[in-house]
Amino acid sequence: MALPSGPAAEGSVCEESVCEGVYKGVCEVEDPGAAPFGNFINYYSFNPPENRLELIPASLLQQLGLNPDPDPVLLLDVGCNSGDLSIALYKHLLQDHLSDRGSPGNVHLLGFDLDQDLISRAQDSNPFPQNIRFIPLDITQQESHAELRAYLQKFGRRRFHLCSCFAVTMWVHLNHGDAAFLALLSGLASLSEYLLLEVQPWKCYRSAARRLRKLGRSDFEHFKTLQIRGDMATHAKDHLEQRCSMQLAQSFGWTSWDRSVLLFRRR
Ligand SMILES: C[S@@+](CC[C@H](N)C(=O)[O-])C[C@H]1O[C@@H](n2cnc3c(N)ncnc32)[C@H](O)[C@@H]1O
Repeated sequence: MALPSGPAAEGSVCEESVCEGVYKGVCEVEDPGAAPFGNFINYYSFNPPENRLELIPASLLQQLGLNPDPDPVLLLDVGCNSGDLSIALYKHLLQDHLSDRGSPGNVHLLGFDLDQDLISRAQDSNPFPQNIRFIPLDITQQESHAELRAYLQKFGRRRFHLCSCFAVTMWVHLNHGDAAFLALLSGLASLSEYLLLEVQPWKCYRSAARRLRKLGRSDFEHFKTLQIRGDMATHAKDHLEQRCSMQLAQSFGWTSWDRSVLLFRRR
């Protein structure tokens, strides 16, 4: 399946430019330079969960044949920040279940983020602690994969049924380079049957780098030497399809920030 072409080429919003603009007051107090991994403390006040959820069908689990009875369905949310989108996605995908039974039943979500403060906030606001867990984890560290495998083993599974990775790839790429960008995609592919991916476009890399320069900080370590640049969604798709036995199953369209939300499935 080919990627649909985007609605706008330039001039759309990125988390960095919004953070500089609309939330200037907050960011100046909190210092956006202190969020070099995209670990913005007020992310959901400028990019609410609905921006992504409105593209994702509430019946997605059923459409993918993921039925939580009798075996558990396992979801993973990568770089979950303060958990708002993870929880909203969970409720969104389980809305029929919740209204019929009043409980989420056998669907489990694991969310992780490298920022311990954000994870503490996610834990404090978790409405389903029996079913949703938030843990601190840096996906670029080798040990993190062992921890995710250990979680899967408790359920007797080798992979998550559905893994979501929204607006994280750029931060790994800028902070750790090309190899880490590809390793992130390969690692997530090896952990999931289905992968829901929102990749930041290249213009957001430029905004992020500009933001650091304006703050008088040195550039992201890898920005100038990245070889993988340009059409980031196509780079991700090519890697997943050519190297990771994944296949683009569906494009859910474009968010209000002009980012595509893509669903890949294991071949
Ligand atoms: C822009 S926010 C996106 C949050 C959420 N996924 C969403 O789209 O609503 C990026 C998040 O990725 C996290 N992150 C960046 N690099 C990471 C890594 N190596 N391991 C885990 N989380 C990471 C950041 O801490 C931040 O919370």
